[in-house]
Amino acid sequence: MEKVVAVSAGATRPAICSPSLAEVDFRTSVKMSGFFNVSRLRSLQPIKALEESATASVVQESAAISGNNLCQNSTVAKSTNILWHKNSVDKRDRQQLLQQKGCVIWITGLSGSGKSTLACALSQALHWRGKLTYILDGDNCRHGLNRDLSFKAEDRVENIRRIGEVAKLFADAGVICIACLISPYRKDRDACRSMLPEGDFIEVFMDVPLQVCEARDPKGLYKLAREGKVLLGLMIHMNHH
Ligand SMILES: Nc1ncnc2c1ncn2[C@@H]1O[C@H](COP(=O)(O)OS(=O)(=O)O)[C@@H](OP(=O)(O)O)[C@H]1O
Ligand SMILES: Nc1ncnc2c1ncn2[C@@H]1O[C@H](COP(=O)(O)OP(=O)(O)O)[C@@H](O)[C@H]1O
Repeated sequence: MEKVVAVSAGATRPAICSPSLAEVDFRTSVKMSGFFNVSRLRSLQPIKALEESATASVVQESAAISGNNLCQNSTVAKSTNILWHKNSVDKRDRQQLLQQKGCVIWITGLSGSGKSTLACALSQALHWRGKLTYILDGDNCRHGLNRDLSFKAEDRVENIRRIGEVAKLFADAGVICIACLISPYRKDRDACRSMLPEGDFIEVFMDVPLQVCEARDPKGLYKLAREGKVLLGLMIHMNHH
């Protein structure tokens, strides 16, 4: 039995219940965000990065973005002139404005397992409930952000890392970010999870057998792989981590 979410294709669109951005009282939100609070504005001073040897870990820096652990360092190798700019409007303010919690829903699975289909269904269902989502689809990102990357193992690692970083920014913006990419290696997914505060990275594995994916083969990729025209091993090597 395939573990996927069933959605009704013919559902009508209900009204969005939570307030739209236009309905939010601008003055209230400005007050909430503390735009005119001079003491908070002081925090906009750039913070100088420390020498590599004296820095915190990348994880700490990532956590700083999400407001979890305000860290003032950068770990960029040997850089002493990379500054971290704090903003007086933080993730909590944005979440309050949007009335939702920013997070990453990471859908992983074989090609043809239904990742994109599930991502779209989820995005639509949440949108109808007035929640702001954004899909980072592996395929789509390879048209732009990751157009320079191939399907070699090391390029997949970089593909996943970049999408993880972008997903983290979306979550920090208060958006429910749905990332759907093969992401076969557990290590890489764990690295993306560690960029976010505990509980903000929700991993969904499309537990669909290879035979089913191969029978679907909507892009003819498995056929090409069997013919040796694309790297079969790299498409199916994930007896999924
Ligand atoms: N080896 C190989 N050769 C050619 N094309 C391939 C290969 N592997 C994957 N694909 C296709 O690329 C789509 C995106 O892959 P991903 O970015 O999700 O892969 S990964 O996370 O980097 O492993 C992926 O999208 P989905 O089919 O939606 O999974 C495939 O269509
Ligand atoms: N739950 C499902 N049951 C049957 N077919 C599905 C299901 N989910 C997706 N599909 C079909 O499987 C194919 C691959 O789906 P897709 O979402 O593109 O997978 P992926 O993004 O993992 O490559 C598509 O033709 C899609 O219509």
